Amino acid sequence: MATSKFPTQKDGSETFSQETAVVVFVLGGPGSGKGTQCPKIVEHFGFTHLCAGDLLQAEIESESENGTMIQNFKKEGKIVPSAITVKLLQQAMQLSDNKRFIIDGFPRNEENRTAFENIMKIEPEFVLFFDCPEEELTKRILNRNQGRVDDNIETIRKRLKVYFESTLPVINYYNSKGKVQKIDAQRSIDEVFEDVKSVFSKLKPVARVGSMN
Ligand SMILES: Nc1ncnc2c1ncn2[C@@H]1O[C@H](COP(=O)(O)OP(=O)(O)O)[C@@H](O)[C@H]1O
Ligand SMILES: Nc1ccn([C@H]2C[C@H](O)[C@@H](COP(=O)(O)OP(=O)(O)O)O2)c(=O)n1
Ligand SMILES: [Mg+2]
Repeated sequence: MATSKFPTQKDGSETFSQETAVVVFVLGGPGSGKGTQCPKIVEHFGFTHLCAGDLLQAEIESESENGTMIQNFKKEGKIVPSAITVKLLQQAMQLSDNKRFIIDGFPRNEENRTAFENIMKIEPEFVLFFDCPEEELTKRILNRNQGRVDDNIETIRKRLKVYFESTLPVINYYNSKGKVQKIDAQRSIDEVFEDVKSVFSKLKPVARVGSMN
């Protein structure tokens, strides 16, 4: 196992700080292309991709004590309590040798945002925001074909409502701090990635951060 370069808490878990990790949040409506673009960012820029929705799905599949509750939130298009999601993110971050993270689909509401800040003590380097009209989001999700319990018209309506009411305020919050990089996500996958590339190419090489394996 790799030796840790990071400070250790009394309970043995690693701590993170602004000096030891780089975090980029990837936000946008359901279907805006977060999960499509993130693997490309990993490939080109050596980040580790953490998708909050996938971590929650893994909890459902592992039949953990919270699995049924998470599944019900998902079916209803609701946002799972932050204590659960932040803990899953924290565990994944601690297990990763690479300390440069793109965190996809998080923070989805103000509670997610403040819980992460309070627990992890990390501010994102920036927020990548995939801006896409509602009509296109609905069309893409209905065509996604991944057998998801939440990709049906009824749940999509609820998820879009949650996105506009709860996630957009988080994006506006980061925008007011000058941290949002907005991408027009309505174009083709390759065109979107051209813009994504130019955003990440401007990132300063971060010498303070641990090696990327
Ligand atoms: N730029 C794009 N143009 C057309 N379809 C796209 C584009 N980006 C993603 N898709 C498709 O839309 C669906 C939703 O994309 P996904 O990456 O899963 O979005 P998100 O993770 O933001 O919900 C997928 O079927 C994907 O293949
Ligand atoms: N921060 C998060 C992220 C996802 N969830 C739940 C609620 C979301 O509707 C589902 C699916 O999230 P996911 O990011 O996979 O969905 P999209 O890729 O945006 O379509 O998971 C959550 O409760 N909290
Ligand atoms: Mg996704």
